Amino acid sequence: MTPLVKICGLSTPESLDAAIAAGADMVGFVFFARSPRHIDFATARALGRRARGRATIVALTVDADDALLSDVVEALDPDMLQFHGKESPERVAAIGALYGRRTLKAVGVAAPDDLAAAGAYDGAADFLLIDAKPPKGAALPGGNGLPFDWRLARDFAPRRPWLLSGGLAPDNVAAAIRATGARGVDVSSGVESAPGVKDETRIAAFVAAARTGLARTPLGAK
Ligand SMILES: O=C(O)c1ccccc1NCC(=O)[C@H](O)[C@H](O)COP(=O)(O)O
Repeated sequence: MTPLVKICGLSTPESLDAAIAAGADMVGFVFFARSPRHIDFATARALGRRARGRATIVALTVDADDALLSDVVEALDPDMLQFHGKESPERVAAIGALYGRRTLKAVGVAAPDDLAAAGAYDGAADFLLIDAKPPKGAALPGGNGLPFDWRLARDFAPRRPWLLSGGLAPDNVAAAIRATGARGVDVSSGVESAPGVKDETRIAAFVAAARTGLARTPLGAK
């Protein structure tokens, strides 16, 4: 089964086009003011229109309140909402139902217990994203370019499909998929030349390399 590929933190038409041309299945946009990848609503509107029908459009927020979520949905019109904060399973399910969008819940992992906690979202979210837990004091809750020990995820087998992220790059993504059996992968820093600046050559290399990894788990139905 071909692994799904999500390129996250896109902020320009050029990088968006590069991700889609490379064959990315999902394109992610960050709404988090502290992030170098944060986009405003005018940019979101333009990029959402450009991506429509060419890839799954994903809006990433962090513990967003209802007002922000409404603005994000109105501007970007995403296919999927990604939650990268401490949103509860109930809130993830409620927001997905309210807006009629698929959901992707990120869970930070540094120890076996963290994966057990991720199980609480299996069913509440349509997809899970298993990411590296940010280091203490990190400015960002994700997008730090740091991997976790993939052996922790080797036997992770939720009912919902899950994506792997955290420190992935063109030179390690195929091994990561083989080691974990993730249904897909998500990357941001590993396809950048500087924080927030996507590198088109690295995007193409990442997607090509990910396609050589073989996902072991089937894509669950909603
Ligand atoms: O990218 C950000 O700036 C960001 C800010 C706040 C929450 C999450 C953020 N990014 C998450 C991602 O881009 C991915 O889902 C994933 O964590 C990959 O990150 P990386 O290790 O940089 O490839």
